[in-house]
Amino acid sequence: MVETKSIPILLLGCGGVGRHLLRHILSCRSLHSQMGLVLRVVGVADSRSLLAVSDAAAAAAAATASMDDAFLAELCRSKSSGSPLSSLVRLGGCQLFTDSEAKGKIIDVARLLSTSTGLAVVDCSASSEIVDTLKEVMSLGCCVVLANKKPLTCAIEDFEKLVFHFRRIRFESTVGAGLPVIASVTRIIASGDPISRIMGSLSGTLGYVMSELEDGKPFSQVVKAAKSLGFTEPDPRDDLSGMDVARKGLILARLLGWKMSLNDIKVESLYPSEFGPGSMTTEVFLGSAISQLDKSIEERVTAASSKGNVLRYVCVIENSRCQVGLQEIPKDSPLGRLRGSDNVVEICSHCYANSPLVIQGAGAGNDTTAAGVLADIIDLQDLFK
Ligand SMILES: NC(=O)C1=CN([C@@H]2O[C@H](COP(=O)(O)OP(=O)(O)OC[C@H]3O[C@@H](n4cnc5c(N)ncnc54)[C@H](OP(=O)(O)O)[C@@H]3O)[C@@H](O)[C@H]2O)C=CC1
Ligand SMILES: N[C@@H](CC=O)C(=O)O
Repeated sequence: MVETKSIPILLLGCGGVGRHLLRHILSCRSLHSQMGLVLRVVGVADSRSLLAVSDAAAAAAAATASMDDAFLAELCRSKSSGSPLSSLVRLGGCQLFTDSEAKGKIIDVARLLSTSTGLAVVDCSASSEIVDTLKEVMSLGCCVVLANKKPLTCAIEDFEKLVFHFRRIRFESTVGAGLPVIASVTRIIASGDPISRIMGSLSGTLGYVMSELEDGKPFSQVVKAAKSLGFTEPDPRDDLSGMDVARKGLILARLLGWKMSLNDIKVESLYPSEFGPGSMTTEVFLGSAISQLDKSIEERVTAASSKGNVLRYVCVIENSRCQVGLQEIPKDSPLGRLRGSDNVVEICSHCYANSPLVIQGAGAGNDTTAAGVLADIIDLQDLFK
């Protein structure tokens, strides 16, 4: 008989990715059971509150308490309709904590479960404020899984503190969504093979936008489509400013051991600063401002096309420098042929000098990203009792 191991999960962020993760957990019950695993969700947080199993002490002792599957499905439906967790009528035997109580409660649960069953804290938010909580739960011995890039791209000291616990942290989905980019880079590094260059198209949103523009569609229309397909960040300006790609570049550069910050990266934005978050809301940007960019972007696409080229938003990490921006690329090249939300990453090292390692595939989307997060959680199974 296969011994069953339980992985308690506390999920921070219940948006597109977080909800898909919960749905994947539910739909994989029988697969995980065959693997001798049961994933127990003991808490879910959104931006306003935390819902956690009522008695974490009992949960720790009994190693059974969790939100039941019917309740998790109901929670996903409610969040999909735009309601906050705090508006749930049925709490499924859980307790609701306000934003101000949430951090303390997360630490309480982490303290209790880390010494008994273990706990995986999964960050599917897009918040930069969570990093202190993550450092604290890691210092208590918990595991951390990230889809959120921000904890790894703020202060270098925070990155080092988190990644220092490399056996207990996974963040594959932060670069390339479900693609094995981080795993490939860390394996090459661990083998002592020096990486000389990483180059590629690391944004599902910008990949999709640039390839759709080739079909003559307006920029504003394809950006809105990318948002509705779940490719963009909560505020698509995070993608259009290049900052989301810069964060991915920074994570890779820091893995190479470079002590860089976001300010060291040369970033090209696709909108002017007067359209930035300090000047207008996302709704105003998408509602009226963005269409003012259609003509200038169309001119750039046409100019590239007249030379047999296409525009691609490219990240280059080489010679201790990282830069991200639009490049004119021959239409008939691996980058030029990229369509939709696909990412492509080319890694050159001593072993991969003449024939670089190339990773390509869907690089954004809630489903793919959540699948990457789930695979990261399963990858940590040996650390649970
Ligand atoms: N979509 C994709 O293709 C990919 C996404 N990612 C990353 O996944 C993360 C989530 O993306 P996505 O699901 O699309 O974003 P959403 O905006 O759909 O969801 C974000 C969730 O985080 C919650 N949240 C915000 N602040 C906090 C906080 N302080 N504590 C707890 N929860 C918080 C939000 O709460 P509320 O519901 O109240 O607003 C929301 O539920 C992002 O960091 C993104 O970069 C990574 C790879 C690919
Ligand atoms: N907004 C991002 C999502 C994944 O990180 C992208 O478009 O690539």
